[in-house]
Amino acid sequence: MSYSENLALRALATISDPVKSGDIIAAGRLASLEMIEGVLQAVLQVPPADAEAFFPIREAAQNVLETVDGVTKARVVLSAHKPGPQIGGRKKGNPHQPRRPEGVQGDAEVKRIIAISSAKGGVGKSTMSANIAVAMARSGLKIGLLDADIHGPSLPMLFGTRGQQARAISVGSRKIIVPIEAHGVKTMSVAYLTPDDSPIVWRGPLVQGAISRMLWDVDWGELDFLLIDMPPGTGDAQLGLAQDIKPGGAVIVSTPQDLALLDARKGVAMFRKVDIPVLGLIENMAVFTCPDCGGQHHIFGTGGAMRDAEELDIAYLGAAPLHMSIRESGDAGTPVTASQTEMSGFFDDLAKAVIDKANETAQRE
Ligand SMILES: Nc1ncnc2c1ncn2[C@@H]1O[C@H](COP(=O)(O)OP(=O)(O)OP(=O)(O)O)[C@@H](O)[C@H]1O
Repeated sequence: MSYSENLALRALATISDPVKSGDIIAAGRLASLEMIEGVLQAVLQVPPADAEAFFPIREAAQNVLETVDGVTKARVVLSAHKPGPQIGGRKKGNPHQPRRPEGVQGDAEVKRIIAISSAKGGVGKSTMSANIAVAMARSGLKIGLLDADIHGPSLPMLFGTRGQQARAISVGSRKIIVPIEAHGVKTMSVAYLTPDDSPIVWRGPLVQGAISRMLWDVDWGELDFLLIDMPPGTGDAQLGLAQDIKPGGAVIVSTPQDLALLDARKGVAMFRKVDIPVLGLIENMAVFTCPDCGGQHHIFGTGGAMRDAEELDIAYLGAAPLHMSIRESGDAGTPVTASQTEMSGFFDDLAKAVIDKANETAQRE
């Protein structure tokens, strides 16, 4: 018997939402519902901060779906994604912005550039970038971090530099921007160049031009690594940006569920298309340890990232747990790595894995 989507939706609507009033359908949690090879697959979109509350909801949803006529097996996954903003596509055939404007000193003192990317928004790419940057700086390296997410710059919040404006200094006939140093990292964000928190409405070429300027017209000085927190997505705009920046390697951040990993594959394909080596995959929100019972919960699924990294022939760089302190410290402007708590150890390991892989790749190239 074929199944009816209406009946499945009605079944899901019998489950109350643990955060908003009403049921999970009314609360807009259902991101997709699809019958794939005889298994009814549903994706529920949940806020990362409340993910734990949805753990029993996943099970309940799976159970009610399996009572629907025509459904023999159901699979429900939780997703922490939010739709990623598009930074405006380039029209086919448009020339790229020049990689480095004439006369600009460029990256002579920047040893390696690493792009940190994710196919979807909200998977924790900026949180990972900030913590890895601080962990690298703590290990004695000279580190810069450029927030290339022009429509949703989160770096100032993560580093506690909100409201600060970058100074421009004159060098000969041109002006260069002085990055803002925080937690041992030289940081640069478009938010430092715009007064107040006004929304940024630049599109396409303007966006790319602004990012190029932030990259080349900033007085980075001597850096061992410059990390670029890329805008989420794998569209033309991100591809163009990757070509512009031409990093020495790219790191893909993903959450464990299959949906995110499917997208992570698109990220790997994008970088490969423009010959940028993929250094590896970081799995964020991999496991949640219940503070009350100590039990470990794989809220967003388990095992997929490592398997996918293997299949894609890229390194599995490591995992960061889903932990309240990671979000709290990000909101407070002190990356958890800077606070030297038990959590900082995860980022020290991740940073080391990224450094080793980047050095190894650079030697091979
Ligand atoms: N491991 C984690 N544990 C707890 N909270 C996390 C973790 N990683 C990220 N978060 C939280 O998830 C939210 C999204 O993270 P973040 O802004 O880093 O994602 P993003 O992928 O950069 O998003 P976007 O680029 O779409 O803005 C933030 O509130 C952040 O504090």
